Amino acid sequence: MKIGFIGVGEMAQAIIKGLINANQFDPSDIYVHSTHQTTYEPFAKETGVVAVDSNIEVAKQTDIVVLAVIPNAAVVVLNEIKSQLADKTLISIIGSLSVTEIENVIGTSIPILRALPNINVEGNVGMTALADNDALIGDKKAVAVKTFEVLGEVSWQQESKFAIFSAIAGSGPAYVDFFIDALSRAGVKYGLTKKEATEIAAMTLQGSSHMVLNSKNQTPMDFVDAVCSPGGSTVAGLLAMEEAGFMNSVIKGIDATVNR
Ligand SMILES: NC(=O)C1=CN([C@@H]2O[C@H](COP(=O)(O)OP(=O)(O)OC[C@H]3O[C@@H](n4cnc5c(N)ncnc54)[C@H](O)[C@@H]3O)[C@@H](O)[C@H]2O)C=CC1
Ligand SMILES: O=C(O)[C@@H]1CCC=N1
Repeated sequence: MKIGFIGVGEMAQAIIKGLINANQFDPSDIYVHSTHQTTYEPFAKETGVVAVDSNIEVAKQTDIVVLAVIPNAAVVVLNEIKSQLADKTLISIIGSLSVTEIENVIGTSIPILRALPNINVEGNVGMTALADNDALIGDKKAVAVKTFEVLGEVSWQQESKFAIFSAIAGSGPAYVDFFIDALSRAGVKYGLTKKEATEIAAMTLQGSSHMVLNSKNQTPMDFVDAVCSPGGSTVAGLLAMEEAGFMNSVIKGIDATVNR
């Protein structure tokens, strides 16, 4: 089974690294091409994947074709490769393109999986939304879905929910990492080194995520209450954050992401 990536940018590279980590595909069974040879050739050398000369060659040589280009190039590339897609599975990670839009460009009904992964797939701790068409069945479906299951968690979603999923989970790592950086910068302000402050902040986020995910009936706000000792330092900090508009700034950020 061979898998090919058209577009070898940040997201394709993260997926490929996660697939190799998980031994899901041998690097020699992963084919890549993009417009930027200066990016994909060093990446192919570093990881052992096979760099080929054109998008069409990726589609010809592989069983599963992953469309991972910038959104503006997606329709052009689909038109370019559509004659090579019979008997293949097409996986699209294009944020803004629905399964029906893809089918309309291709013109025939081939198995299609739409995936919205996040960058954390590189460490096999990703969160990926999935949707498919009726032609994706049997072994082809099992293999396509497994491709993302080995990269972390998957969540089947109606396509109408992809925009909000993308804002929280797809863009989310940028927002969470921004928060980690804000916490660690505050640590530096009070004398910690950036390295130790970053580790302390990231570990705290990991611990809180673990507690929320493993709690049977406690909400995040229950944990907030548990930390806020009466008359203590946490409630003072929380109220100062809210005075500066913490919750509102997060919601406004998600609004802007969804509306883009
Ligand atoms: N970066 C992320 O966290 C996520 C990205 N996505 C989606 O993944 C796709 C790629 O995003 P990134 O990797 O962040 O972008 P990127 O800019 O890092 O990579 C885009 C790649 O597409 C290639 N490309 C552009 N036009 C092409 C063409 N005509 N033929 C072949 N290759 C072409 C570029 O050379 C580059 O390798 C986007 O559609 C985005 O919506 C989805 C979820 C998360
Ligand atoms: O910023 C973007 O458009 C893509 C979609 C989700 C994450 N990155």
